[in-house]
Amino acid sequence: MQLIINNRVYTDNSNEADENSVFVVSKQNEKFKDSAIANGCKEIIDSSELKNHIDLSSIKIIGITGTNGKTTTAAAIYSILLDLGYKVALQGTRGFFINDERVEDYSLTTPVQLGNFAHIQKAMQNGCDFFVMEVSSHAIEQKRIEGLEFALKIHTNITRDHLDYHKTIEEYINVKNSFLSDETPKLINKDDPIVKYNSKNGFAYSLENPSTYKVTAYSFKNGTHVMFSHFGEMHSFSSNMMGIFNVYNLMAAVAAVHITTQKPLNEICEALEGFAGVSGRMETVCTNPLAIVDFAHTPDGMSEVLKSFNEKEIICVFGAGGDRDKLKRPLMGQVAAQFAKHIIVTSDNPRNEDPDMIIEDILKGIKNHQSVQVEINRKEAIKKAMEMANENSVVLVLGKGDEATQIIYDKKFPFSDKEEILKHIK
Ligand SMILES: CC(=O)N[C@H]1[C@@H](OP(=O)(O)OP(=O)(O)OC[C@H]2O[C@@H](n3ccc(=O)[nH]c3=O)[C@H](O)[C@@H]2O)O[C@H](CO)[C@@H](O)[C@@H]1O[C@H](C)C(=O)N[C@@H](C)C(=O)N[C@H](CCC(=O)O)C(=O)O
Ligand SMILES: Nc1ncnc2c1ncn2[C@@H]1O[C@H](COP(=O)(O)OP(=O)(O)OP(=O)(O)O)[C@@H](O)[C@H]1O
Ligand SMILES: N[C@H](CCC[C@H](N)C(=O)O)C(=O)O
Ligand SMILES: [Mg+2]
Repeated sequence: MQLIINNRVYTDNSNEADENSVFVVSKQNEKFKDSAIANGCKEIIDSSELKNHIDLSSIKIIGITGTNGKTTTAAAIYSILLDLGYKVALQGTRGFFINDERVEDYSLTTPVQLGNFAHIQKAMQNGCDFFVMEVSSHAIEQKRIEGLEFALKIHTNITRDHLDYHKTIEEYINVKNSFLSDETPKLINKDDPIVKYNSKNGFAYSLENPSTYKVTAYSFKNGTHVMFSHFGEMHSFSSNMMGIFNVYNLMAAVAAVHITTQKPLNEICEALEGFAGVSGRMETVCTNPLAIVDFAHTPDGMSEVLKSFNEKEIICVFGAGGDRDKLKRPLMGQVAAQFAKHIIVTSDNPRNEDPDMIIEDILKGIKNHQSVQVEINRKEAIKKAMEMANENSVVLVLGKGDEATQIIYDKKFPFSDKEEILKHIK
């Protein structure tokens, strides 16, 4: 990765380092320092020093962490800020965007340190007032966000994911909490029993516990309608986004924009109404039969989505990613069994694992269920679900959202849940 500052190349790759460039050393690449020197590199700086080489103070950086809801909350903030007339950049799982235009496609949720600096630099060159970014647990642990000063840090929730990487749930929780331990202004979900944070400069939102942005009532009749109080004043907003979890995401977005812009809440709520949601998150693909795709790929994410359809007969199609947290698989099976009438277990990016074995892991969490089918081919699994559907049912295809490929070994094959569903409209 390269970053250009005042015509000078900064790199984190020893193979790109030479007599004219600066090698930025971090925990990730310190083992290659000697090779950078051997390539003639004369200036080596620590990653913590990078912030002294470029001034990022003219842009407000908003960072969002949490197990679920980062992409949705980030997109809502981006949309409100754009609607209010600001220039904004957005960086996350779905790519890098500046002022409503996609500049880069899907890559890491949070790029490496030089990547973050390069994107922020580009946003500044485009006159952006705000840089909204998702902050993954990998990024916190690998110090990819080293040197960034946040105008606001937002927490959505901490449940479980990525234990393939963090090994224990305690370590995962500690990594997430470490993002919130300094005195940077921060916005916390007060209903999360796990989060620990430095309360200095803390703001909070919630549905259950007391907080600065407290949802007092909501209804899902003809859309989602939310009322909340802020220091005794009542405000409201509406949205077409379904599910209680989206009430959290939208409340967080409204509060974040309020804290960082100080605009009146009624203006912010009005701007939110233009936000139509994120592609592949709770997206209704067709209504006959009712079929929805969602990116839920953790036990908690699945439970939130499935709970939102308790008045329907749920036909749930899902799998679990290969080379990722193995222990979440039976828990995902258990959640599906708790809420769904029919379950079709299938493949979701098996990567370097045997898809049959991944499915075995999921099935371990499903005991004595009346209706569980295994269909390793995701196309066929979606077809079966759509054929089974009737007017009382909802087909929920989970885990891939708007991903455009199925990853088998290191090859990516074109695949879209939405397109597969659309082949079987009645
Ligand atoms: C597990 C993981 O996070 N791995 C990341 C890690 O890989 P690594 O340490 O093995 O990388 P490496 O290839 O040894 O390179 C390390 C450093 O040495 C340098 N290098 C390398 C070779 C050399 O000869 N000389 C040299 O200087 C490289 O330029 C790099 O700076 O560091 C690399 C860059 O420094 C990342 O690209 C890589 O992400 C991989 C691709 C990945 O898939 N990560 C996923 C799991 C991830 O981070 N996901 C999160 C969360 C997803 C979500 O929930 O949304 C994300 O933020 O996307
Ligand atoms: N606040 C929330 N609480 C629980 N589940 C949620 C929440 N928001 C979204 N979800 C569920 O999690 C899925 C992923 O949402 P989103 O993409 O916003 O999260 P993310 O944190 O960016 O995930 P990732 O780390 O994989 O990029 C959604 O499709 C939905 O099923
Ligand atoms: N950002 C997450 C997305 C997982 C989505 C699911 N489709 C999978 O491949 O496991 C990850 O890379 O772990
Ligand atoms: Mg994301």
